[in-house]
Amino acid sequence: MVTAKVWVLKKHFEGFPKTSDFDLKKIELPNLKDGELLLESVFLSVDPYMRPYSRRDMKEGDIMIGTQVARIVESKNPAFTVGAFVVARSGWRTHFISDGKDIQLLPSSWPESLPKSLALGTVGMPGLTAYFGLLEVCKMKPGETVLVNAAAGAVGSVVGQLAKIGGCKVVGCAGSDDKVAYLKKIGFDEAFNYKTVTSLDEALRKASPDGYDCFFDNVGGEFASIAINQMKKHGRIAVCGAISQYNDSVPQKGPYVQVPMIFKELQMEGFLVTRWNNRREEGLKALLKWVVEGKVKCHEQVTEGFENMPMAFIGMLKGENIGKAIVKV
Ligand SMILES: NC(=O)C1=CN([C@@H]2O[C@H](COP(=O)(O)OP(=O)(O)OC[C@H]3O[C@@H](n4cnc5c(N)ncnc54)[C@H](OP(=O)(O)O)[C@@H]3O)[C@@H](O)[C@H]2O)C=CC1
Ligand SMILES: CCCCC/C=C\CC(=O)/C=C/C=C/C=C/[C@@H](O)CCCC(=O)O
Repeated sequence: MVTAKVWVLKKHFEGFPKTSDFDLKKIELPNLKDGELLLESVFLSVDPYMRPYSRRDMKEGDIMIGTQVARIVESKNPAFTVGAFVVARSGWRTHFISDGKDIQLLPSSWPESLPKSLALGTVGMPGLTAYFGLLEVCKMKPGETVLVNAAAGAVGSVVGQLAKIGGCKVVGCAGSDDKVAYLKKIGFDEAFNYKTVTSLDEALRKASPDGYDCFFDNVGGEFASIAINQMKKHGRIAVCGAISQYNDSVPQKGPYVQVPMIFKELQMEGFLVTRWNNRREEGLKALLKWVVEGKVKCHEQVTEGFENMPMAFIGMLKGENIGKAIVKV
């Protein structure tokens, strides 16, 4: 029998999650049945969606939702061999059993030298979010100007680099000077610390006096309300996330955006990356190619130890990560 460690949601979050909202438990896993696999998590992802989704999808006592890169340690399924690595959506667990239907093998072209944890970030869901959000929602064109917030994060850092590959001028903002330095290192044309500028409006105007064709919004809230006024005519806004609101106990009352929407004839579209699940292979193939070619740089914020998952999650929500926040078991 294998003992799995799991993190359960002890208490629904009120405001920012606290370590006391989680409980670490042990589960004895049964022996495998024919067709089943036993897997051990190697890397686990902590993502912003877990905050709003926990309230929507979970009840207290449930195992925290999430994804991982896992290694097959025992197999009674001829389609999967021991030692292979997969991406799974089994939540915050050290070990779990699968019937093979809810896991995806890492691409066969995955270079041995490339960290497999990237399958949770740049060459995974966040990377796909950037890829499809830019191509299918922003519909960026060469020569345009792209704005992205939370730009040093898992999604934002890929948005900026893909926009550069697409021949655009890229402006990014992030919440620390170290993050701003990172943005310039990976090729952003302009970057600033939104926490220290005296005026966000002025900082955005200085970065791009002519305004923005595309706005890839990861943050929402006041930032979005200010940025929308600097969109060019017929600009496009990809509403990817609203992390400025996820931890609010009382919903923010945002200023209205209808006026610029109308007079600038803007397109503003919310999206979920799962919309393109049927094109996942296309996106992963393109992202992996750009990473291998060095055209897309990757950075990971690695927290060591399964016991530190709550801290890694809370740290990511508080902006402590540059690049993709992951936990190494
Ligand atoms: N629609 C979809 O399908 C998907 C949407 N998303 C969304 O994309 C966004 C980015 O996700 P991801 O790249 O994984 O996360 P990140 O790696 O960017 O980490 C979250 C970052 O958000 C920033 N942040 C946190 N709180 C605030 C705040 N109050 N105001 C402004 N910025 C804040 C912090 O960076 P900083 O230092 O810059 O403040 C923090 O590092 C999230 O909103 C997420 O929900 C992600 C994946 C799929
Ligand atoms: C204040 C409300 C905010 C609503 C928008 C919330 C989050 C947007 C976002 O981050 C969406 C992320 C979607 C991620 C999808 C991931 C899947 O690959 C796996 C999700 C886990 C699972 O379904 O088991």
